[in-house]
This record gives sequence, C-alpha cells and structure tokens, in this order.
Amino acid sequence: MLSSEAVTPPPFIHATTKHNASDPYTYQDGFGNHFSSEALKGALPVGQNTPQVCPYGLYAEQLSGTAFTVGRSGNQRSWLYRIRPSVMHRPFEPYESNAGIVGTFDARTTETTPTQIRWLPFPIATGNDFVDGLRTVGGAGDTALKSGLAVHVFTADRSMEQRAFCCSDGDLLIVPQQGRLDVTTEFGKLMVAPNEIVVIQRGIRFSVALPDGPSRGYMLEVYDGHFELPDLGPIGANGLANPRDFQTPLASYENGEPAEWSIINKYQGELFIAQQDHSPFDVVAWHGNYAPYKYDLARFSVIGSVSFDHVDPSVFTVLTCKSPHPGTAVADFVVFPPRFEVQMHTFRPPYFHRNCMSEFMGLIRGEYEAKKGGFLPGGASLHSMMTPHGPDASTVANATTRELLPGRVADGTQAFMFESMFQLRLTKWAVEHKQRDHDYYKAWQNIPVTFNPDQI
Ligand SMILES: O=C(O)Cc1cc(O)ccc1O
Ligand SMILES: [Fe+2]
Repeated sequence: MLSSEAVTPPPFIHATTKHNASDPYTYQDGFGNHFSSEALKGALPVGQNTPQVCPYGLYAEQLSGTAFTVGRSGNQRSWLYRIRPSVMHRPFEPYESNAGIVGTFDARTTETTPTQIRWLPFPIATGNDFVDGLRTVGGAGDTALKSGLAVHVFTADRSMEQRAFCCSDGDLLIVPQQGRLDVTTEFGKLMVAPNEIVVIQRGIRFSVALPDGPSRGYMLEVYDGHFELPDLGPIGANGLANPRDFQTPLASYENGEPAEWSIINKYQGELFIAQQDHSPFDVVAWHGNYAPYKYDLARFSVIGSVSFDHVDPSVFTVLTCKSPHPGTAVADFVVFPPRFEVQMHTFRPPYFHRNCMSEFMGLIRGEYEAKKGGFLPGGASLHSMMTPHGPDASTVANATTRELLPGRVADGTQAFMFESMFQLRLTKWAVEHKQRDHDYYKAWQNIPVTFNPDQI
C-alpha cells in the first residue's frame, strides 16, 4: 500500500492565467488559435485586413509563417497593425560581435563522433546579452534548403538594450534553465521562468531582458515546419500538454518616439545587423495564428505504465516538429517530469538503448533519473544515432536490487531531450569546450556482469 507519508505533493503549477489587460504579462490561452488582440480599443480593423487607412493611422503588415497556398489546416499567418512598417530600417551589415553562431554543418566548420558526449554546466560568461551569449552546440542540414536543425545554448548577464533579435532561419524553442527571461516581442510581452518554455517563430522580432540577473538556457531551432502538439492516439482527447495551457501575449506596444534600435537578424546561419530610428515593438494590434507562446512544464499531464515495463519516452513529448516521414520527427521536445512509478517486476530506469534518432539532453533542475552525478543542471549530453547509452552503473545497481514499492520518481527535477531524425555535427566550440567531460564513458564501465548460465 502506498502510505500517505510516502507521497510527495504534486508539482506546483506556478503560472496562472491572468485576464488583466493593464498587466503587460497577460496571455490568451490556447494552442494554434486564431487570436485577436488590440492594445488600443478599435485598433483592429473590422471585417477586413487592409483598409485604405487603418484605425489610429496604423500600417497593416502581414507576417507569413507558411507559404500563401498551404492548406487551411496548416496555414499560419498574422496581421500586424503598427506605427511604422518594419521595412523602415537601414541596410543590413554583417554582425561581427558573435562568431559562436553556426549555420552550416559541414566537415570544414564542424566535427563529428559517435562517442557519447557530456558537458558539465556551461559557465555564464560576463558582458553578454542573449544575442552575444548564444553559442551553437551542433546541428544538421542547411538553412537555405530548409532542412535540418540546430541546437544552441545561451548564457547572458546583460539585458538586450535597444536591440532586437530575429531568426529568419527557423522557429526557436527556448528553454531557460537559470533566471527568468523577460521577452518583449512584436506580439506582446512574455515572462518565461525556468521550467517554462517559449516558442518564437521564424521572423518574429524579440528582445530579452534579465530580471533575475545572469541567465542560462538551451535553444532548439528547426529549419522547416512548426511545432505542433503530438497526436494522442489511444490516450484519447486529453493529456500530455493540453492546448489550453499554452499562452500567447496580448498586444502591447512601445510608443513611436525616435530612438536608435538595432535589429540583429540570423539569416542563412550568419548574423546581420541593421539600424533603425524607432522601436520594432510598435505593434498596437494584431490578429492571426502565427504568434509566440509559452508553456509551463509543470502543466504536463504525464502518462506512464501502471503495470510493468518502462514505456518509451515518446509519451513525454510536449511538442513535435514533424517531418514528411510519418511518426518521425525533425525534432521532438520531450520532458522527463516528476511522476509516480509503480511498475512491478520491472527494471524501472530508462532502459539501455541504441536509437535511430539523435538524443540531445539538458537538465533544468535536480538530478536525472538515469544519471546519479555528472549530468548537472545547465550541462548537456548527446547520444548520437545508434550510439549505445542508458543508465549509469550506480543506477543499474540500485534498479536491480531495490524493492519495487510504488514511489515517486524525479521529484524536483526536470530533464528534457531534443530528439531528432537528423545526425548532428558538433561545432568546434562544443567539441573543445573546457566543460566537456572526457570521463563520461566511465559512467558505464562498472556495470557488473551478472550472467549465470546455471541459474535456471
Ligand atoms: O536517458 C536517455 O538517454 C533518454 C531515454 C529515456 C527513456 O525513458 C528511455 C530511453 C532513453 O534513451
Ligand atoms: Fe535513448
């Protein structure tokens, strides 16, 4: 029997929906909705997108997230009503201040190895904002052909000031690990705490302030498609990440006073900068279904085995970016949430595995259930395609000898995985990083041989 003492309270759900339009961190709930939002009453044109003159003298601008002719169920676009059209900027020039962003993954710029790789926590460098503190760990494919993905980490101790970033190469899924990110976007503001994620789609301008000081996190970039909720199959209509828990900002704008702003644009894997004399966050109203959103991982409704065996981690998929191959993702964002474990006569930890997908993992907090040390918050691991991996020796020793009482697993922790059908190549920065743990292979060397042919 499960005694009440043995039960740790369920995870605390901290983000509450607010409907107070005077609070800039106010959200609209839902995934993939056609939202409408206006910061000034009457700013959204009624019944048409492009009136001859828009209310309040605003300019209409469409942001297309899919080709015009994509079918209705997949078509994504928004209409923005702004003080100035975003074309009012001076020409883009190469941006030289961050050479750590990589967008081509060939043998000249990157390296590869099938060895299991782990990094101890990436130290937070000083003097960088979110853009200058971005480093590409690895990736695959080609932005120009809209095929592939990149994995980045960021460390920053300065807010972006009068600087906006935009990624022309793909959609960004950002996972803060330390310190909240105060994200101003063209669509409004989002406050994103560790254990929450934010998705900012291709082309959307945003700026990151750091209300808690130094910050660190991970970023997945997909060069094609958009994130969607995974199908639920026999699970039914509810569970995993529920659509109503995704939150999109309400319109909020900065006034049109002249001020010098920089737009830093990642285009074809390279950074460019353009100057303009006004804030890019001058959108007074918008409508559409192409807009950033955040999600609190504590709201994930966990499915698992209640009888025996370890279920594949696909049941922990929060978001997926599908490829043309059914069931095979360009990238899945998977979490390992706190939950009950009740399986009988079962080796309960993540099983030993060789996968036809690449597995990049990070840790937001606590200790991952398969690694008792070495895999630390703010660090990362990569188990490449067909590379063997699994629980470390001490986890195996415990899992094979423990009494299988019902219990809690992973309380207070949150690990995640970017799982991809692509083979990742690593940047020199990642391969040569001083935090790379060259002893990682030792995690598995002391697994005892328990084979006994006379046992039965
Ligand atoms: O720890 C890992 O590498 C990820 C992982 C998790 C799991 O629950 C099952 C298999 C697996 O590879
Ligand atoms: Fe695996």
